[in-house]
Amino acid sequence: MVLPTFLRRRFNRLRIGFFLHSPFPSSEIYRTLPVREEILKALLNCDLIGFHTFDYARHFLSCCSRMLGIEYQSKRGYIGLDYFGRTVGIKIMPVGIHMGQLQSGLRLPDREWRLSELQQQFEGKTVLLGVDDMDIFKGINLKLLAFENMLRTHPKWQGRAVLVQIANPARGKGKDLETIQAEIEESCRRINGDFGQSGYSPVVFIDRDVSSVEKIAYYTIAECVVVTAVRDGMNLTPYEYIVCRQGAPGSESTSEVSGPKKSMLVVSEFIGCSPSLSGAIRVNPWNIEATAEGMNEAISMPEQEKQLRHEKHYRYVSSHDVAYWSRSFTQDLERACKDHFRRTCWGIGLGFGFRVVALDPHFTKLNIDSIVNAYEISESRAILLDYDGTLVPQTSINKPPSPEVVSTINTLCSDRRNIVFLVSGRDKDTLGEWFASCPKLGIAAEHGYFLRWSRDEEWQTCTQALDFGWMEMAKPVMNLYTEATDGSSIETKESALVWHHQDADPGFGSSQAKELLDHLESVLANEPVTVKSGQFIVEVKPQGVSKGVVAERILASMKEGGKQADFVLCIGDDRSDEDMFENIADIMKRNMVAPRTPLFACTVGQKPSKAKFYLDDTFEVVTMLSALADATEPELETDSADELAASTSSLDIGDEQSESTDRPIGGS
Ligand SMILES: O=P(O)(O)OC[C@H]1O[C@H](O[C@H]2O[C@H](CO)[C@@H](O)[C@H](O)[C@H]2O)[C@H](O)[C@@H](O)[C@@H]1O
Repeated sequence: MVLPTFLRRRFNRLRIGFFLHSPFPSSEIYRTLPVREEILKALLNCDLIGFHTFDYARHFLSCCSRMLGIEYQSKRGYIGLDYFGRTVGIKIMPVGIHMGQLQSGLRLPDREWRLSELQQQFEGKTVLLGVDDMDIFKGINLKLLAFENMLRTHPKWQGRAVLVQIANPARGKGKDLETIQAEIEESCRRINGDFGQSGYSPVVFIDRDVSSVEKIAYYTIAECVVVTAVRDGMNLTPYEYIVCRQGAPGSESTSEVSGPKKSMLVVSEFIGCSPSLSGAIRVNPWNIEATAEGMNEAISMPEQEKQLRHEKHYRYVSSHDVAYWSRSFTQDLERACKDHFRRTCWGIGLGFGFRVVALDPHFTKLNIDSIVNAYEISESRAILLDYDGTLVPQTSINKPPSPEVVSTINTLCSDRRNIVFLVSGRDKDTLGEWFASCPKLGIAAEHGYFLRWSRDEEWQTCTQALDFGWMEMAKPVMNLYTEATDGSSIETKESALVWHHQDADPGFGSSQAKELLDHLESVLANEPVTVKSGQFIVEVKPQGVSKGVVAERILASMKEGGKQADFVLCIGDDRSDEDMFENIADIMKRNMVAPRTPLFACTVGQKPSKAKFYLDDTFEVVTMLSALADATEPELETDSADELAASTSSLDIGDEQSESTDRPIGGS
């Protein structure tokens, strides 16, 4: 399950589909794993993840929500997880059997011979059949106990019903297995002792290797197949049984089930094939009485009803064979990749309505020596730093920057060749206060709605957003969700409203966030805003305000001010930073920076991203920045940001600048 991480790291544009053939446990069990996040994140490097049943997919989605805070969307029948700019598809499709293989077995003459022997052996008896591997999950002893119960509560079956249990030899060993084998032996002995008569053994236990041809013969004579596994990814025994009871097409004369075809199934509700077998009698195998009743109901059912159920199952099993499953998965994988590829090439994602740009073919760890080398030989550097999750851990309660961060930033700012900007979603007063001791640091607050080039400069506002009437509409909606969701709160910024649910119950908070997002989108449909979800937040902010826009503006200002960047470092961890990576990649193509400028777009944490590089955590980010600080030449100290702010004073960066009394970004 972690393989996709290694593949994606080496080959970013590889098509990766993953199908889980075993059950995905509920989040209550899954969350006990020490490496739970790593496995989930590794799977999210795939383009498509498949599960046999909706339950398994639901468990996976709920783990992603509870452990990674990622919510799924369902659009036009397709489920997708929006994970750092990519939509990872979720496919629910149970695997099928190989029809051709089984049908050629059904045509073998060898089988006819064994069949007549079995027909003779069980003449006048009603055969219930179990075919399982000998392991602790197959519930073989539960089946024996239920059969015993049926013989006792429905004595009409004594002397008539036989349970043939084929147990494929155990592949594992250990104490648990030995215990279960001893229990099985004891149950067989007791049932045959209590109910057996001369010429009648109610349980026929076969624990040797049974060839597939012989199994086909057993399937053919069985009135009912019983599967009581307590956990099983899919279990194809019922499918094989149905096909064998139908016989090989076109071989009516040799078909051993004379008259109308019929089959009956008693299946555990804990196995993957259960949801697709609507005509089966579904049981909780732990409930011995109910399973016994299920067996009795199955073999007592009117013949016509058995026939109708069989026909329904056969139609499904024969049309949903392994070839169908494989085609369907491959098609969906193609579609998911085409969507990613389309975004990769042209930067427009059609699938779930968001824009993404070039994914570099090689997603690699940012090498400190390489970035230091590039830094040392450059003359005009743009360093754009996100705050939460980049300079301080997302999980940190104490949010102000550490003295190490402040001092590193000050060293970087001291070189006149550097323009260093904090680009954050946080409000300007908090950031201004936290970085009060960094006089030359530029700050873009509230995703760039506010910007100042240095501490002693005035804050400039993005002139595009002037109408904030929408806040009166959004606030009451957010209030409703805050009242109903213990632990949630509203943050009112000057340009945006944020609903936080980090301190709410994770599951409830996420589902409320989803509801709120939809609610706000419909209430604010005609307003000049965007509604986005982020790390435990739902945020409403003005349209046209994004970290991508602000990054573009900073680089444009540098060019206009005669300091065209020849080194760009841009680092961040979340969705809002992906906008920055996207726009910067675009800027490079538009010659807004010097030719052959190295772009170090770097995300924090290994995950699909529009950034080419990653660092694992905030510690590595600070270490890398310290290495750049060490390579900084103090003799070149001067007020570069102030100079630039002055030199770009006439730069027009806001679309509606002329109508605004605000100073445009880049002006001084
Ligand atoms: O752009 P960033 O620097 O990454 O800032 C994004 C958001 O930061 C703040 O929210 C984050 O911290 C909160 C308090 O610890 C936490 O509850 C939330 O889950 C984090 O996303 C800020 O409050 C938001 O307005 C910013 O958008």
